[in-house]
Amino acid sequence: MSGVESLKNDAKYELHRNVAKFQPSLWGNYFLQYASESLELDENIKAQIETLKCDMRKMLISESEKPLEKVHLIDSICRLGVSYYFEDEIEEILQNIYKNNVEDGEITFNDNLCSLSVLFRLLRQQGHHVSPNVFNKFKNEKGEFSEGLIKDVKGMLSLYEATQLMVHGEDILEKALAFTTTHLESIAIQSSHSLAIQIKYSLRQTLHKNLQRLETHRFISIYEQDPSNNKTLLVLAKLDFNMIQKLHQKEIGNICKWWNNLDVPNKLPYARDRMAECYVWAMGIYFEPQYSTARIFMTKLIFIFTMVDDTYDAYGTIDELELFTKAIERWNICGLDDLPDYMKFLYRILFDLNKEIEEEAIKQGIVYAMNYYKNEFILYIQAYMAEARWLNNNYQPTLEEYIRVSTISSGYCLVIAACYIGMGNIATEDIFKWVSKVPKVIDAAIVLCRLMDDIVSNEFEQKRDHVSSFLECYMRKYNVSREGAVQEGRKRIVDAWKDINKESLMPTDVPKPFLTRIINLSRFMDVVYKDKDNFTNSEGEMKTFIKALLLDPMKI
Ligand SMILES: CC(C)=CCC/C(C)=C/COP(=O)(O)OP(=O)(O)O
Repeated sequence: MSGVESLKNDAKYELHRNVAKFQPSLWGNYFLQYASESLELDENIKAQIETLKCDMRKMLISESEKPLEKVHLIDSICRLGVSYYFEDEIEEILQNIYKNNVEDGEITFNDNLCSLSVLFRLLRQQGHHVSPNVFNKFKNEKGEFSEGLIKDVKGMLSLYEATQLMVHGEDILEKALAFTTTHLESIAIQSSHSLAIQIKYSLRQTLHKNLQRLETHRFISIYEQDPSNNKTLLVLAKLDFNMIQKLHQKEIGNICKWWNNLDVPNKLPYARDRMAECYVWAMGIYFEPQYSTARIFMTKLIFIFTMVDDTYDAYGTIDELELFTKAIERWNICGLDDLPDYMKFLYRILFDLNKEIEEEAIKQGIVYAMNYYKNEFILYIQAYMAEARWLNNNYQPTLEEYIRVSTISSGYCLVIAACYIGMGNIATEDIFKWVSKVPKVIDAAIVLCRLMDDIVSNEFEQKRDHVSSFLECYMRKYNVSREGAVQEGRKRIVDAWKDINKESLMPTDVPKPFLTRIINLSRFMDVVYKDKDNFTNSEGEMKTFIKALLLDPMKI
């Protein structure tokens, strides 16, 4: 009997179920062709990359380059996705610039707008406190950015990208953002302008908020056309892109095998089947080769979370969900007899995966992480249950109740704890303790995740019975229109980014690699949930991303 038939034969099938109509997977078994026993990288390519890395390293540490030329070189290295090879060198160069050319937070270089903007952005990205006063010199007597800058399109574009690192209360950057946006928008529509395509892209997707692999994919072709490019760097970037793509293909191939064996679409036909899209989510958190195992675990986890989400949000009846919640709270595979078959299946795949994650945590010497993971998991499930009860009781939560519960049900706190397990023994117990206290940077990321999701999925979700979203709660509380609520949501998202930027400046609560995961998760939201839920409706932009990142190699 197929899974669908078994669901139909379920005595409770006649009960009211809130089934959503999700499109089937676009990819099916496609990635199975890449499954491989070995995740080793090609030795030949590795050797070529090693040589190019050595050459690049020499260039980076050479005395001959002027500091700002090096800043541009670092910028290209970062955008081309190979900065993970040169982290120490980049850190040292920027540290030296900070020591020698920044006094009391003020950048003392006198240079053009483009270079100063790139420097400002890189220093901030590195966590250095630098004041935006450096841009005052580009203002006129009235304190406005001078109209003369309009001709400096490259400078304006760089300034625009620099403003994305803004923290609260930075009036200069607010003005710079408004000024550059207005003028770049009018240049973007002049298709004859050589920078029009780049400007259009940046206006939609800024550098700071982009996913690294997407930026790399895009920037390689821009850099290739730049007559002043560094050929060594270009070849390194292309070879590296392809080498990592091959690794990613094998990983997703192996995940596809797991998915195929589980027969999920048949066992849980009501749920979104988005394995490849989950892989992009995990790749967004960490793309580098050393995170291979972590990426595989995260993909499977996000995949299962999607099933859980659709079970609570759509298919499960309230009584079934109460039982499932209790089973999760017990955190034990025994005693599932009361659960319907489809829930037993879901519980089993989840606990099989948890077991694998625990084995990995033991191997890494971080078994303490599992307790924090378990606690986050239970909180996540309890938040789903609270929302299911609201819906079942026709209860309309207050805005405050909604935010408290729905930021937990966003799953981002759980995902953060889970993705740290994959980082090995640098993830000390203190790091997990820190996560459990929901510090400001995590709070900002989960608010951002919740609001971006709510703003774009609201219309679709309200077509079926679905708990109120931020928009309904805000509209009810302040008696404003949907437009007004969307505007408030967007304002809060801007504020959340300012908090994330602020919390990423030194001294930080936790080492940079841990903050990077939080920023990457926020970037995923900016890219995938910008004006549509491209995770659920994956036939548009998401399909293009998957093709670019997982199918098409770079031409060398
Ligand atoms: C990061 C995590 C946990 C990912 C799992 C996939 C998921 C639940 C996506 C959001 O779906 P949704 O838009 O239906 O979410 P919600 O029901 O919370 O609005």
